[in-house]
Amino acid sequence: MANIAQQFMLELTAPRSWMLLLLPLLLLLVRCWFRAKRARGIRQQQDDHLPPSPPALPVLGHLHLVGSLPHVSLRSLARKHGYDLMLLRLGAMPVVVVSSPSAAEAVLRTHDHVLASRPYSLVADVVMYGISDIGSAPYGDYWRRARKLVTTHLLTVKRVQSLRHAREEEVSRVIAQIGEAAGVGAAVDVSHLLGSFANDLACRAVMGKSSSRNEGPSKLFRQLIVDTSPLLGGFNVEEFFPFLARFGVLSKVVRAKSERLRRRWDELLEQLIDDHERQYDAAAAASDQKGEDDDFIHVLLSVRQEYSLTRENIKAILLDVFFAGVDTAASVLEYTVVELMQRPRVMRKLQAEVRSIVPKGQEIVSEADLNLNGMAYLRAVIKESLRLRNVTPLLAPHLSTASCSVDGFVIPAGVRVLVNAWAIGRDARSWGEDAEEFVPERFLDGGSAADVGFKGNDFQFLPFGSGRRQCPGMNFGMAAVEVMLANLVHRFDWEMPAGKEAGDIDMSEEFGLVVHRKEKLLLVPKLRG
Ligand code: HEM
Repeated sequence: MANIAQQFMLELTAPRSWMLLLLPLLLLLVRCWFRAKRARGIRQQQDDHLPPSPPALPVLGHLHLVGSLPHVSLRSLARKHGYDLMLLRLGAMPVVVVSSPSAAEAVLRTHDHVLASRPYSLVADVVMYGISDIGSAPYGDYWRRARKLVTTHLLTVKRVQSLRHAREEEVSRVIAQIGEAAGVGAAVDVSHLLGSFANDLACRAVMGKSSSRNEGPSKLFRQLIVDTSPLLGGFNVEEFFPFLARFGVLSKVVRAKSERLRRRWDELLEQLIDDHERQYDAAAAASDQKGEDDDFIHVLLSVRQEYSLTRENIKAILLDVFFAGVDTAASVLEYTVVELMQRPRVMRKLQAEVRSIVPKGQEIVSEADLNLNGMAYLRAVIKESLRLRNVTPLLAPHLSTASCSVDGFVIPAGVRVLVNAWAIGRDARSWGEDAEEFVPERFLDGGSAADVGFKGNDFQFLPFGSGRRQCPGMNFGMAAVEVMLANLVHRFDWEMPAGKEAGDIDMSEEFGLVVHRKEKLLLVPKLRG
């Protein structure tokens, strides 16, 4: 026995035995190494085709690089690394950021069909009746139906024109208020006036003159928009860090807040729809004609069967008018006024154009006045404002539903895509050395951007987006902005409050569904001499 053990030990210590034992181990190691190498190769190959990423931190990814004004920090990041298309990881959430016209064209035109969805939002799920509004609905049958409805019945050129008298009446109300302040030399809160104007106009379009004449619902709508927008435009931390969702604490808080808001919206909308239903039934009994100047609730009731709309769908579509159409128009107007205050030359030139078309003694500039005359400078001023002060700087987030290739890189399915339209609109590569200056002349005949329009065909200028998800309210919004701006500069000269210079106007802004200035704009109107 001892001999056998001795023999065994001898065999083990002999070099030949070691080789015999080590060989399978070595073979195993070599096989593992080859496998790991092949896996690394495949991963590397896939990574090579993903858009490039700046250096990231563990867990946070690039979250710490996105500040309170994401459009500004994302532009700095893209410029610093020279990435027109970049992949960021916000916590665990992959986001592709687009910062050039060619990449924007690939996203919004070439691959529009796979990049036209929206990411899920808990707040929209609750407030927008199970995401049955148009703005946040995922790409699919419901969205297609609802979108077709608004583009063929609610926001058509014809219907926008039919709201002309409503716009002129609302403008007259604002001008009368400013006139009173001018009479006593008082300053007016321009931000408040423009916000109320856009809101009252949306109320007129949605519920008609008789319901909106009563100030109650208008005020309630305004307050509700103010209360809901931060939640709708905000981020849910659990989306960045899915492990937090396991505890569900944050989503419970967000859900509870959203439900409280939804109850308030619901009460208001239910009452309006009930009133309209009664009127609608009475009108339908008398005649079955649909008028071009019907309000939106009437129109929705009249097509509800054709489009298989539930009552919840109707309420969600109405909410879109408020969330997408009020603060956008108000913020565009306010930024335009600020730019004009800071550039007296442009203000004087605009006033001269508007004043030249309106007969002396006529107090209000009508839309007919604007349409009869080209108003080239008015339109150039508004375009320049949409370019330099894009109020929806990252459009609305798009979501890829399949992988596609942009600029030679792969955007995988299920990734959020943000188009930095603000950065693209200020890029010297497209706009020249004065890209950061407010120069409306660039849009006039003979100017460097004379042929550039905002309808989604020029990818260096995307204030309303482009493609399937492009803003369907463009005509509605532009009509309101044009007539209000023309009237503001026609009737009044504007001055800063005593002791202030136009250069003192605080340009700090707040990011959300719509970007807006933080401080209210106080100006002193003077009746034109
Ligand atoms: C000057 C004012 C306006 C601006 C600058 C503006 C801008 C935009 C932008 C950038 C988008 C997102 C496009 C995208 O995701 O690619 C959008 C979407 C939308 N806008 Fe506007 N908008 C304005 C006025 C309006 C008005 C007045 C309405 C309705 C009355 C409206 C209704 C909508 C809707 C429903 C969507 C969602 C479209 C969809 O997801 O299919 N907008 N808008």
